Amino acid sequence: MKSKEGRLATDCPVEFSKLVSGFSEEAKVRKQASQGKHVDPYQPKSPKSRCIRQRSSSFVNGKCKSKETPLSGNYGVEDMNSNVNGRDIGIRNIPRQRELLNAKNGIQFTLMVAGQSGLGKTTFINSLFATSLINDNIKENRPIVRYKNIIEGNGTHLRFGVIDTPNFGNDMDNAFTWRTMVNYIDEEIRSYIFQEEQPDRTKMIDDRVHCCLYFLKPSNNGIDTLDVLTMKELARRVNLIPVIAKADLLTKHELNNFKMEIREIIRVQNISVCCFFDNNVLDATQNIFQKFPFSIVASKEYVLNKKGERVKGREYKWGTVEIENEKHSDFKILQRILFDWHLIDFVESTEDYYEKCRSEMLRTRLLKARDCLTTNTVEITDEQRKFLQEEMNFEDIEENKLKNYKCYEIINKVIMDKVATEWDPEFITRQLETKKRFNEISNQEIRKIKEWKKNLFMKQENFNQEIEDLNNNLENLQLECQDLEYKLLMDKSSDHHSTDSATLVNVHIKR
Ligand SMILES: Nc1nc2c(ncn2[C@@H]2O[C@H](COP(=O)(O)OP(=O)(O)OP(=O)(O)O)[C@@H](O)[C@H]2O)c(=O)[nH]1
Repeated sequence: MKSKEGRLATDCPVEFSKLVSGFSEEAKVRKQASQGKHVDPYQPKSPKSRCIRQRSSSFVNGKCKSKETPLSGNYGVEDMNSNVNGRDIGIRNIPRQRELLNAKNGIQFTLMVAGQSGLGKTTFINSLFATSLINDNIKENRPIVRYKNIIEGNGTHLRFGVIDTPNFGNDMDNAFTWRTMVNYIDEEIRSYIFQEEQPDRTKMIDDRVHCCLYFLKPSNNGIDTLDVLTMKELARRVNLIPVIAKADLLTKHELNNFKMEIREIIRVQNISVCCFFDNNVLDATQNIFQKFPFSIVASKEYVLNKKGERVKGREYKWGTVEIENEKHSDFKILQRILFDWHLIDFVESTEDYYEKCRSEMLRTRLLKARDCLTTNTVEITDEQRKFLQEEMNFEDIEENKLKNYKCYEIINKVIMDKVATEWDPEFITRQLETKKRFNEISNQEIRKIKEWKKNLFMKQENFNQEIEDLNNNLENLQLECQDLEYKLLMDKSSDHHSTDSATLVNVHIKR
């Protein structure tokens, strides 16, 4: 086994050849063939070894499924198969060629371990093989940490990527913590799509996540909303397998109840386990998945079991828990699901999902290019505008054939990354929240202004009223004055009988 730090020959796990059984069987055949021995790979000595080379899903719980395709049978084109120098050639040989090719190229498998902090994700990964894939002495502060390892065994190799999510759920506000993982999964798919468009595809980096183990806290009180929410989002994007972490902390009875509870929650919340597996695989693996959610115990330490054997486990006052003992934990089953029975299914089903994402993405890019004609969200040159207007048929995009590539060029990764940010649920929620807050504040201000205006109108009315009253008073006073003048005039005229009106007015003014 080789980790990213270098080869650790002494650590090479004996289990690996068993784990990647299909590959190792093939490697044996190749080795014998290179030594000049003729081996018919489809006439194996034991029925078990024959099944081993078939699709991983056919090997269920260590038993060979008889309904598998008869690899050594008559394919209806017998005369196209022949034997040259002791080696099979022809159509019958194609599956073997394919397997040889797979064995030669190895396989890329990326596993994400998610779940709240301290549930033993790192310990689990380090228990999988006989070496530490993750350095657990250094605690990372980043939300996503990627580890890459090459695991070699029997002439083939596994490029094993691990995505660790340390400190998950430790924030004060965990409403959108799940977004980091979801964004990572989406971004890896998006990035692979764009890498495929590069002229040199030899240096492509494939970090697409094939499986996600979601660690659940062992508890008697159900599961946290954060876990339900996160599993819901993850299950749409990746083959999700929920596992009960630290199962040794629950009694058998508690564990069974907790398993039933989780199954019910998952059913009600419509969370699919391994959502990309097709029905054939799920039918063939029913008996394994009946055990789900798998309860696991992980440990890096070796302890002595009852038989005095040195095994990985945990020692307690009440006894010893062996992590690979199926009576104590589902660790071994999970390990076989991941690296033996379903390794190929994880990779192939993710490939199918990737294809769907890819075609969806290309469609979106074409529609975005069409939108450039009506909106100004993307800047385009006059030449590009002319091309989109005159050359492209957006009603029937298939009709455009290779011309579509011009649109893909316009709507490049930078623009699609921006679109992804705009579709980000946190961004959308924060945007809605900001809009709501803005509306609240502006409504409050409008209410204040209206109140103020109303008060001003009332004040104005009061002033008007006061002015009117003053005017009335003035008028009344004027009338009174006129009356008084008149009276005075009348009095004077009656007193003196002969008074000049001008003199009288003069007298009145003087008084
Ligand atoms: N009882 C019990 N303890 C475990 C088990 N697996 C891990 N632990 C212990 O739990 C502690 C935390 O383990 P880690 O592997 O660091 O947990 P983690 O999920 O990687 O934690 P973060 O990196 O913070 O997310 C360590 O002390 C482990 O020894 C288990 O199956 N049972």
